Amino acid sequence: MSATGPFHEAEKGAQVKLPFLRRVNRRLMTVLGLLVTVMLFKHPAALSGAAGCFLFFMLWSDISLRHIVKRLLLIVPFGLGAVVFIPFQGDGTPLFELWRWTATGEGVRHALVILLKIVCANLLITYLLAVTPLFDLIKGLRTLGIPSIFIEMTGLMMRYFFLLKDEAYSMVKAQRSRGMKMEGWFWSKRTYKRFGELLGVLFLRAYWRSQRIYLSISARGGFAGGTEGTSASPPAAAKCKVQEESQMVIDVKEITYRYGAIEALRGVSFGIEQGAKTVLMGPNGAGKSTLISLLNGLEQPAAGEIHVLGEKLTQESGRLVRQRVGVVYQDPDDQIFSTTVEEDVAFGPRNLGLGETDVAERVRESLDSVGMGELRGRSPFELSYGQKRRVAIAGVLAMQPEVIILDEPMAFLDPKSRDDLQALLEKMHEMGITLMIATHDVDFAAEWADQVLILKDGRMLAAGTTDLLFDDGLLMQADLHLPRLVRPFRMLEGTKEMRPRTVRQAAQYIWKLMAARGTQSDMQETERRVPGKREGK
Ligand SMILES: Nc1ncnc2c1ncn2[C@@H]1O[C@H](COP(=O)(O)OP(=O)(O)OP(=O)(O)O)[C@@H](O)[C@H]1O
Repeated sequence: MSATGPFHEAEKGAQVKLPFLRRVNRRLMTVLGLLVTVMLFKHPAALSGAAGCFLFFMLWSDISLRHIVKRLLLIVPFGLGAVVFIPFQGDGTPLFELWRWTATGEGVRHALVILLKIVCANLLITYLLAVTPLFDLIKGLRTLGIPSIFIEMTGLMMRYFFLLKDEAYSMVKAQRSRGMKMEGWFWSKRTYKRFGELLGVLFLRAYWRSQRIYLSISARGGFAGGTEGTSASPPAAAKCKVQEESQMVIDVKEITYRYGAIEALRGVSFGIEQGAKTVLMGPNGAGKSTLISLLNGLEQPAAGEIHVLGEKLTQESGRLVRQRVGVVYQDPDDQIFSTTVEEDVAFGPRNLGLGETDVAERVRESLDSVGMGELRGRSPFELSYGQKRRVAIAGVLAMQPEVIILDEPMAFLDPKSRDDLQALLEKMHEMGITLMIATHDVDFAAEWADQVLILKDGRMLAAGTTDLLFDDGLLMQADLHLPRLVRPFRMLEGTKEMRPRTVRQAAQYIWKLMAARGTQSDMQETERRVPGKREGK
């Protein structure tokens, strides 16, 4: 289960016939109109009738009943929670008693009306999302003059509900596998207590995840982050700055960052040149992810400065810089939010204001370069983890950024996918993209990188070439280990200076050693067989 996107309505079960109204704006207006009308109804029978009509229409549109019920279950429990006390408030005809409280007929009717309105609104929104791709929806709402703050809030609320569902599902699964019993209606006191704790954690987790998705949508120009009508490519002036002033695409000076009392980064400085392949290493908690957030302009340093592509990173410049510096997060579910692979990759280029032909071209190129061209029509939430990661990379590639930062891209990938990803990184490098990768994988770092940054406890422990990865003392300090390919050479005599970075280099060293030993043993053999040779006999 991995459907984590905010608007993943076109998952299984939501594949529909052509929508009743082809034009998105008309469809939006109709749904909004119906929503307002329904809110004006005051009679339970009228609202039940409206709900029945919406349900019938949705089933007729081929939206599966299972999908509709799933969406209703997402919101109706909250609605029930909100109306449960209404029957016991105010005066009216007594209907029944619960303990010492009296429910009135008017109160029950009032609660029912609110609940039915929630159901109707939920049905209408479920329909709208099932037939309208995310980009069209946001664009439609914008052209209708809906303020972007409202769009953002609605998007966030919906995303939050879907995330709650997904997070709850995976947490309950994990707890059950650890022996928590939740069968039947009556649980043990301990289960209730644990359940309460889980609810708290659930809201926090969903909050953090929805925040990451929100940032990822705005980094690709979504919500108010679009550059529509401003420029379809990075500002030429800014581009020149990098070329004229220096070749540093990232220039970090003495930055400090704190999470409350925790100092996650302390006086970190480094520079990354254009076209470099840099790895950012360090033990857990060293500050790698924090540094990436800062480089992406998602957080501001408490002290120090960051220049990216010649632009000083501030809250204001962050938005534009994010479109030129793509970040691929560790978890692809933080990044994917559209209903199909194609739609997801097209999201960024469309927000750049490109025409549909150019968008299609970028989508095709990006998907082909990550080997996902054939799965373009699939829902990204039905893909494997490795495939999702490729979609996330394609989404970033389609923005044609000058720099791409990847957080632990190799994590959870099978060996074949790792090889494929490494080949893709090479391809991206050949395309002229500056790459920076946060990783714990020393073998990959030694083979792939040309620059290494090592963080520990928020400080820059060392920065330099991959030679750093062969320094035993430094590696011990950084809780890293020697690349595997080098280890056998450290065990043999006279080979300590051999530092193979690739399997090919290791094979060449071994070949040289064999050849040298061969020459030596040939000489010894000759001496043994021809004993008088040395004496010149
Ligand atoms: N949201 C947060 N609130 C408080 N402290 C945080 C938060 N996120 C990170 N930290 C702290 O900041 C420090 C750096 O964390 P960060 O996630 O940047 O490390 P990392 O190098 O990416 O670790 P890992 O390799 O485990 O992903 C750690 O001490 C961590 O506990």
